[in-house]
Order: sequence, then C-alpha cells, then structure tokens
Amino acid sequence: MVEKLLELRDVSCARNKDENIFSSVNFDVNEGDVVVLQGKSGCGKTTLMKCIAHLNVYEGHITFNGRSPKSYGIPSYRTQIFYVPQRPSLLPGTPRDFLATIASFQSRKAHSKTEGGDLNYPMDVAGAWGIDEELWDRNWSNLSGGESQRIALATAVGLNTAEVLLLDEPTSALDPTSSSQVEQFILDELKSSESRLKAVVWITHSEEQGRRVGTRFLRISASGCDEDARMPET
Ligand SMILES: Nc1ncnc2c1ncn2[C@@H]1O[C@H](COP(=O)(O)OP(=O)(O)OP(=O)(O)O)[C@@H](O)[C@H]1O
Repeated sequence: MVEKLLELRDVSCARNKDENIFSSVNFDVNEGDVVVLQGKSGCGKTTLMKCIAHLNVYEGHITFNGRSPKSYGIPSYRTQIFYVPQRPSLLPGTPRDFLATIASFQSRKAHSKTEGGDLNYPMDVAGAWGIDEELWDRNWSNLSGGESQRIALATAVGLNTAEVLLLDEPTSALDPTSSSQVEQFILDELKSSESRLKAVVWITHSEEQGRRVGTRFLRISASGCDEDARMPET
C-alpha cells in the first residue's frame, strides 16, 4: 500500500484580518509523489509551502505520518519536511553555518550517508554541481543566485534527513544544463533505497520542467486547490 506522508485538511492562510490568500486547501502527499504546485503569480504557492514547513501561521490541519508538526518538535519536523527557499541569498551567515545549524537539528534516525554527523556529503553533492568548497564560507549575500540555489539544494538533499522536500522554484537561477543535472539528481534520490527522501513538492513556472518531474499537478487559487491529470498548457 502507498504510504501517506502529508495530509492537508481545510488549510487557509490570512493576508490580513479581512481576507485570506487561500482557503479550503485539501490534499495528501504520498510516497513517490512529485507534486507540482501551479497557479498564477501571487496566488499563494510559496505561502502554502511555508505553511507546510510550519514557517507561516495557518488555520486547518497539517499532519506528517498522522502526527502534528509540533509533536515532532518544530526544528526536527523541519529537517524531515525540508523547505528550500527560492532565494537562499536572503539567509543570514554562511552556507557552512546553515549546514551546521540544520545538522544539529537532524533527527536521531540519521541514515547511513550522514550517520555520525558527516557533513561532507552535501559538499560532495554541491561539488558535483560545480560548487567550489570555498563558497561554503562566503556570506549568502555574496553568492550568485545560482550558487546559493545549488548550495541550499545540496544541503537539503545531502544531509539526508528529509522525507519530503519542498522546493520553491529550485532551479530558477540555473542554466539549462545545471538545471537538468539537479532535476535528475533529485529524481534519482527519490528512487534510491539509500535515501530517506520519499516525496517532493515542487513549485515551477516552467511547463517543461513540470512535465519532466511531476507525477501530480495541483493548481492553487483563492478558493482552494484542484488536481489536474497532467501539466496543463497555459
Ligand atoms: N509577509 C507577507 N505579508 C503580507 N503579504 C504577503 C507576505 N508574503 C506574501 N504576501 C502576499 O501573499 C500573496 C501570496 O504570495 P506568494 O509569494 O505565496 O505567491 P506565489 O504564488 O508564490 O507567487 P509567485 O508565483 O509570484 O512566486 C501575495 O499577494 C503576496 O503579496
């Protein structure tokens, strides 16, 4: 039987006290899913991802393996339901600080690749994507958009704590070759028995990318979300 990972029931998020960005969002994320989130600019895709990661206030219920985020402890929950922001360059400090902070929150059920707090694997992953090790010690604000995206993704994938990755336009700053390298790596991790990764929620404005990676397609609007059988033409 397919394992249900995330369950969203009647999730809504307020823009202000009189208005919601969206309401009545209901869907599940199951093992093996790559859920592509679509919807017009400003409809709330990023906001919804932040609600799932428990980075935004929301109404309704979100559970992971049938339990509330709080029951895991929020830092531990966030290592398992791992949000990769669209612009990591806004993070404070350096990527190495970020890696150390996340690693300190990682669940005790660390998998073989990161057992014993091995922080080299994220650097190896980033290295395979063309990131020199010295970039890990620069401030995020001094990295290019594409460098910071690759480092944030390599951290998320390489720490191997995430069962669900929440990817917010993860390749928007990458050239097509780097972009397809990253896409393929993530899809391979999803299939690998070595990896804890079980599902991905992916925001992209690229129809081609959506078709390449997606197994399910959800459209967000103010009144909720609808599932499409395939990536719709815009
Ligand atoms: N911190 C905030 N305070 C108030 N409004 C916000 C905040 N963050 C986002 N919004 C508003 O919430 C709405 C949804 O924004 P969000 O970034 O989630 O949209 P999106 O669908 O991801 O957009 P895009 O496709 O352009 O990235 C927008 O109208 C935005 O202006």
